[in-house]
Amino acid sequence: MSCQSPIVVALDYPTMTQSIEMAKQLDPKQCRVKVGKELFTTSGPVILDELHKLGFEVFLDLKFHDIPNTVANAVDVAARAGVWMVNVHASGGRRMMEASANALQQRMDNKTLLIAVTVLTSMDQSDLREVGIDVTPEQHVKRLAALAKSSGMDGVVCSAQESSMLSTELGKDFVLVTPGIRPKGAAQGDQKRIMTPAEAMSAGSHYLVMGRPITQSPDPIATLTEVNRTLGVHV
Ligand SMILES: O=c1ccn([C@@H]2O[C@H](COP(=O)(O)O)[C@@H](O)[C@H]2O)c(=O)[nH]1
Repeated sequence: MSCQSPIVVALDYPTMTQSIEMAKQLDPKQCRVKVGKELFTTSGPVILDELHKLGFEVFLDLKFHDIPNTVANAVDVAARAGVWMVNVHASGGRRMMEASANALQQRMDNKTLLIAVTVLTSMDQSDLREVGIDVTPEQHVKRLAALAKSSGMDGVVCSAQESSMLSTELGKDFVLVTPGIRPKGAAQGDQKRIMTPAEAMSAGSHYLVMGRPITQSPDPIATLTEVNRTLGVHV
């Protein structure tokens, strides 16, 4: 049976052992999992095989950003590894995104979703200003998401604070993957543009990425089960 929850648990661990220990406690019907830069750097691609063996759909969150040829080839390799979703940075531009989308289109029966990161959820307006972007995060997300859609992306990574706007602008089928999810009372950490799980779903997010609120909880499974319960997911 496939996953019934929109939750994607970020397995941000410094060792493969720790991430597999956590994954073994999770149920692939209760969540998908995300492999990011920390875990992939410590474990390499074998982590993808191990998580697939446990039955998980895996989001490979390496946020590729390079010249079109390099990114397209990296995306192709990720799809060959069987990941459910992979991402690039929208700020890499149209040619980079189109080359990546073409690489996946050329694969027989491609099933890997390709999405683009807009503005990191850890950034606010002052962070954008420092890197030379003089519009609000919402305006910049809107611009990058429209570019991503017209460049062949299946969706974007954004904050749930932008989900409602993007859903209206780009349609309900354009996939919105939203990190920066914090249940009420959870530590914000380095995230700036946050929302609760229920707010994010009401705003139109398709998938909610959650790391520390689950992985650093004294009882990760109870926390995940409670979040799913608040979303009406009973597994
Ligand atoms: O804009 C972005 C893009 C990716 N992330 C990743 O999501 C998780 C969030 O973890 P928390 O512990 O829930 O903050 C993490 O792996 C980030 O690399 C993001 O936060 N924002």
